[in-house]
Amino acid sequence: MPSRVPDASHHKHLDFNSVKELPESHAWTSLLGDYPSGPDSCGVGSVPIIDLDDPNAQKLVGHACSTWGVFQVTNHGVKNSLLNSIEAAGKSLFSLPIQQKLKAARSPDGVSGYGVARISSFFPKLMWSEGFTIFGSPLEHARQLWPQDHNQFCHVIEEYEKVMQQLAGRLMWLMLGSLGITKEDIKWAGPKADFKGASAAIQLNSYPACPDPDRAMGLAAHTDSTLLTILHQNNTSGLQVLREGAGWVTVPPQPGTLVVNIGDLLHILSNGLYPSVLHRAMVNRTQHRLSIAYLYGPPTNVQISPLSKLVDPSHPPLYRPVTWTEYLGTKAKHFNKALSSVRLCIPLNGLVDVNDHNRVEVSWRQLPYIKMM
Ligand SMILES: C=C1C[C@]23C[C@@]1(O)CC[C@H]2[C@@]12CCC[C@@](C)(C(=O)O1)[C@H]2[C@@H]3C(=O)O
Ligand SMILES: O=C(O)CCC(=O)C(=O)O
Ligand SMILES: [Fe+2]
Repeated sequence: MPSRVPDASHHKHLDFNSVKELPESHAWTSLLGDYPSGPDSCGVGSVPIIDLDDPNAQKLVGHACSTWGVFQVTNHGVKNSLLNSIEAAGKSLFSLPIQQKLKAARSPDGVSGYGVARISSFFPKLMWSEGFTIFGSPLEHARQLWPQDHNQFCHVIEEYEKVMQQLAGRLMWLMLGSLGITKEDIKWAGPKADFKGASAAIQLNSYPACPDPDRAMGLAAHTDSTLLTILHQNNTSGLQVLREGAGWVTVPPQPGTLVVNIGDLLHILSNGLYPSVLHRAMVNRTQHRLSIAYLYGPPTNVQISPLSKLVDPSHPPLYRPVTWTEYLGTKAKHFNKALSSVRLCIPLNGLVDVNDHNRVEVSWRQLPYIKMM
């Protein structure tokens, strides 16, 4: 029997270190049935890698956003030493005894803290991972985790947030600039257009080595609710993105390279020109995988809607205005149908959001746009 944590209210929490066999609760039967597995190197290409010092970076970013919804960046200005430090902070957290980690457990209606993937409730099986979310100050939880010495952890998180905020702002302008959007078009970017009022969460993800990786799921397929997400993964692969017509494509870790993916709010802001990408994390038989996601969004109460420059009579707004706070609530309720739930009309080609399994089929094609009820 796998060793579950004795506290009944935390029945979902597994002590991964003591498990020798995949428990039924974590055995996913139809892992490969959802979409075909991508032929990683057979014609579909791989996720673009963009050098941010390249004079063509804006164009390359725009192309990657409209075709893949994800890309990797080099020369991003984040020091390797900081990436190593945040990785070490994550390792130190997840290697604490489970009872200690549970002292910083995420409360049922809370955002921050330790716990299983919050999307678990949408699936019949549990995921082979544990996570720690930081939204706001990590101080209280860090004190519970390391009563003697929480400063080191808090210091690294603070530094990481500062550096990532800058990089996220820079990426936003590369992405938006490529659509012809200028600083005057986004008032909430602030007087210096540096997105200082933006909000963000840090998600530390741990995927322990798994005795039966072909039947386990690290983090099930989802899109992020963000404008964009910047991901650092350790040297173990596991991240896959869904590419139309190609299936799941692995994003191999490259030292010092960060993965950037489009989230649902940028999908909305760009009126569907930059699609949020469906992605998931697989697990490994022998190696522990760690990833750190910087989930970047607008100020929580700003209404996000398709930018007026991207709207005209033949390109009506595809989504209604929504704040990040409201959208996170919608996501928590409707998960992968959240984007469709704020949709106003369906485009000519009949294709709606890629992550919506209830998508409307091509018989609706005759009309240029169909208003949703
Ligand atoms: C700001 C947030 C985005 C997120 C929910 C959260 O409140 C904090 C964690 C984020 C995360 C990370 C893993 C995947 C995801 C879908 C999840 O369940 O928690 C995202 C959420 C999101 O982007 O919707
Ligand atoms: O671990 C990964 O590679 C993906 C993590 C992720 O998708 C997330 O935290 O939103
Ligand atoms: Fe994600």
